[in-house]
Amino acid sequence: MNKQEAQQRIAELTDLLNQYNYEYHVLDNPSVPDAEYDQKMQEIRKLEEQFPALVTSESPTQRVGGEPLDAFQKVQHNVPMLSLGNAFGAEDLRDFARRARQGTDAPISYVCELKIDGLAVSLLYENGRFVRGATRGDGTTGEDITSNLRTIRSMPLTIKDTETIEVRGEAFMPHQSFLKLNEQRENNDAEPFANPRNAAAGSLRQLDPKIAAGRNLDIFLYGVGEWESQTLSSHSERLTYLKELGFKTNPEWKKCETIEEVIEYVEYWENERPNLNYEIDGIVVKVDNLDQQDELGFTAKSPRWAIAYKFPAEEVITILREIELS
Ligand SMILES: NC(=O)c1cnc(OC2CCCC2)nc1N
Repeated sequence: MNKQEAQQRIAELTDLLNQYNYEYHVLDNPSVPDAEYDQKMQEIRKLEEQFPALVTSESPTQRVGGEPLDAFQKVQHNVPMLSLGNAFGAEDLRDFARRARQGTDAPISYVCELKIDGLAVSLLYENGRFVRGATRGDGTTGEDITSNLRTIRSMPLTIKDTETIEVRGEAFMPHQSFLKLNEQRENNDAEPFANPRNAAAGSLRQLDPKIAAGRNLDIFLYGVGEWESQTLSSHSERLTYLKELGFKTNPEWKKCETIEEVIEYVEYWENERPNLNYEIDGIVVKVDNLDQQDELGFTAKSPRWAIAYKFPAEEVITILREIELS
């Protein structure tokens, strides 16, 4: 095979492997057996060995980078990554809705999302390629963890939108990965992680991407920072668009027309929470309309158009359940 044919075949294999990866890690619904995926990965690795000049950073073979970093570079968030105010009960949510109603005339719809208990991260795409990943840090300055975020199989290395778009979400460690990792650590006399959030944070702070790659991290995307053409008018449309672009969005989000509906959603998930295979520490409630979000603006450090309803810490529930059962 000559270089021209190799380039053609590498492009075909890249599209195929990206599709297989998407089906497996985002849709959780593979269309081919693992052996087929492995065979195609083997074929593209061989072609890239024969023709090193044809390797691109978007190739599926480049997801796990090379050398460990010496340190993480700093990243400035042009659009700050804000923290959320908290609500601890239904009345707090009603107060939140009352305050929101004072800030805008039109009727308000809300979007409720599970509050994933992981690490807030920012993914920057330019010309349809993943170019930079960063931690939230203090909201304006984070750390460049691009090489570690690339190893998360459910995040796409390329998207069909060629505009500059900064997507935000939560990187996390699913329960199964957490249990397996702690088992390994105890077998190696290493300190187990206290909870999946610490395990995810510890994994993304590794300077060697090969270590992060072995931690089976995952990610749910839930927002947009910088975006060349902000053409959508609501948060719910953004979630739908992110999914269309191939990002993994949490399937449990719900648009609610009243704060009473929000309270029902919160109560449902307070019970349903133990059946999830990842940690959540509450529910995030957002005003859906983006113009209303702009009207409501921010306090010193949090949006007035969003609030985090916090569940009591898991351990407390376990103890309470034991008391109930005893
Ligand atoms: N942990 C989560 O799942 C989560 C966190 N934050 C947000 O949105 C915030 C971001 C800035 C204003 C609203 N949504 C989420 N789903």
